[in-house]
Amino acid sequence: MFLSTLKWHSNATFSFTKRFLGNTAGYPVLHIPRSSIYPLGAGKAAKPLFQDVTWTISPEDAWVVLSVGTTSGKTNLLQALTGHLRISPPPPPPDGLFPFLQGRDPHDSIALVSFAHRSRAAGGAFVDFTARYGAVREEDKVTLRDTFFPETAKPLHELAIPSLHAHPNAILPHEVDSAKETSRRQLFEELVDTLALRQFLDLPMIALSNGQTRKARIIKTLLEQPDLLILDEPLTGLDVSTRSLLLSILSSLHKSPGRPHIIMGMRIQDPLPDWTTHVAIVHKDGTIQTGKKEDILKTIADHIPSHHFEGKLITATHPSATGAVQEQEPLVDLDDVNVSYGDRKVLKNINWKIEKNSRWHLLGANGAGKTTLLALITGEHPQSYTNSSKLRLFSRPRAKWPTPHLHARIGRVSPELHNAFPRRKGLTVWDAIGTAFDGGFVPRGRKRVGLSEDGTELEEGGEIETWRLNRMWHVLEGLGPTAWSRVKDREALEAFSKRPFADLSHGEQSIVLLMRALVTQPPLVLLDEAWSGMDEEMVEAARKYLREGGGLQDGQACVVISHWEEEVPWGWNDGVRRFQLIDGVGKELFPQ
Ligand SMILES: Nc1ncnc2c1ncn2[C@@H]1O[C@H](COP(=O)(O)OP(=O)(O)OP(=O)(O)O)[C@@H](O)[C@H]1O
Repeated sequence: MFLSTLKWHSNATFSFTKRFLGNTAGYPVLHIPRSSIYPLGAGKAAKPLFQDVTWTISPEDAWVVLSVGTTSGKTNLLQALTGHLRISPPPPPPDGLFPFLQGRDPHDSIALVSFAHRSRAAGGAFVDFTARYGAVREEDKVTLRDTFFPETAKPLHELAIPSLHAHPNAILPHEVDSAKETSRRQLFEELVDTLALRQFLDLPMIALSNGQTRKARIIKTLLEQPDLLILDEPLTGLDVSTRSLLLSILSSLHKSPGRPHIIMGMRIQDPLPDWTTHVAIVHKDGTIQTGKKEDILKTIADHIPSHHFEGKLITATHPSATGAVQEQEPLVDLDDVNVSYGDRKVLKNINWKIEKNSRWHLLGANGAGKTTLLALITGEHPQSYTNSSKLRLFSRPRAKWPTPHLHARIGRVSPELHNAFPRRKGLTVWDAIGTAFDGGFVPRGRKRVGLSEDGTELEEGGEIETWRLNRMWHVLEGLGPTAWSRVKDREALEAFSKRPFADLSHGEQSIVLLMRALVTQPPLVLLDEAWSGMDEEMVEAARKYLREGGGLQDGQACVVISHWEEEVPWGWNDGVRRFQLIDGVGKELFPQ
């Protein structure tokens, strides 16, 4: 791996330098003299999102943008750089916002990679994310190559190669910019191998794992060979080795002579790449602090996590290590379970039991099969039926469960659910959480905490309604802004519960969906990338609530999927167990 990374570096540097030797050295990359930044279309009296911003980026700098006390600040600031917000007064001509471009069109020269969630504009309907597991529909057949790299498609037949018919001296259209195309193609081949995507190029998009899709989007942007590359949380959803590969690729780009300039948005809890020279901090009050890395980090030392997590302490003796017998029937029991698509086996002879009260960390590289495994347990995967006799869920074979009844026993968060959750106008935070009681996505009932089992209104003030309302406030108090911001009063919590879900930042939406997963106190909680977009305070609040704040009650089991060890609320000391998938093969890991 290391050798191939080095090899890639030298080639990549070569490929990129050819293109990036523009003669604009010395001009600042970015220059905001002193301006405020507003939403597009905001009137003159509007309050700016960012006030009195002074920010200059020199060509040799490597900048990282962080937010403190706000999850949307960093993303908004990066959006401002790509023309999605109004900068007033605008940086003066002729140099403008990006002096180094010297008149070149920013649209052709600047690329943003962001994994932001669906906006309200994307519509209010629920998107059926389980389509991925069923028969692939005609409209879903489009492959990864078709979507991102259509120019790399191989001709179906050699007669389809135009040069075989053309006059030997004719200049063919595809040769016009062939040097550029050759370097682009070379870069494509290198990136696809380095990020291990080659075998997925001709699979339908819908069959790709989250991490695989993200890698493809990053490659596509690198192939555009922008002069300025802006990445917002590019490490989200990537496994540990892919994260370090991507950072090596970016470091190599940064160091190469005719490089693209890079600005990267990161979470405050993430380690900064060592080649970072400068940091911009977006504060909650809309001020932005910029400067050299060392100087800025000193000023926000209080916000930087001390990496105090117990995940790596190895002193506990886990019951399974001492051979203690689990007497109760497990909530989930997989006995030699397999999943394949044609010849492709993605889960191989999986044996796994999830007992009551257990805490699991499910680990595995991108594409290892984690989401597929969870889709079997939630009954969403059609092959959960073919495996039915080997897949016991809540003491019955899978086929004995109508899927909605299974869902009522499982609280979950996943990137697919996050992405698919409706952003309907008028759907408040309270509504979004309350939909959990019916297991659907439409708020129901007078108090928006669902209906009774027979579909009628709950008895007003009755036991069930009272319990549900209490649960709503429990999750709101445990995970709402009073747990992760300085605001501590009940009024602020009530105001939060009334906010439109679609208007929340990505991290706030994540924490609301976590409340939704926990509010019904289901026997099994599946948290797949639940911390996505959350800032350090939110992650800490969520960890605390799950560990000791009553987020999980006696009897409930919880499985966490995260590529970040420190996000898992429990360490070995707390009895967490680890189940690892490697290329579809699963095994439990024990402390060493
Ligand atoms: N319909 C399908 N056809 C073929 N292969 C598929 C299909 N659905 C999933 N796969 C493959 O199954 C493998 C496991 O995917 P899965 O989403 O479970 O991975 P994951 O471990 O959750 O990855 P990530 O960490 O990136 O989310 C992937 O290699 C994926 O390409």
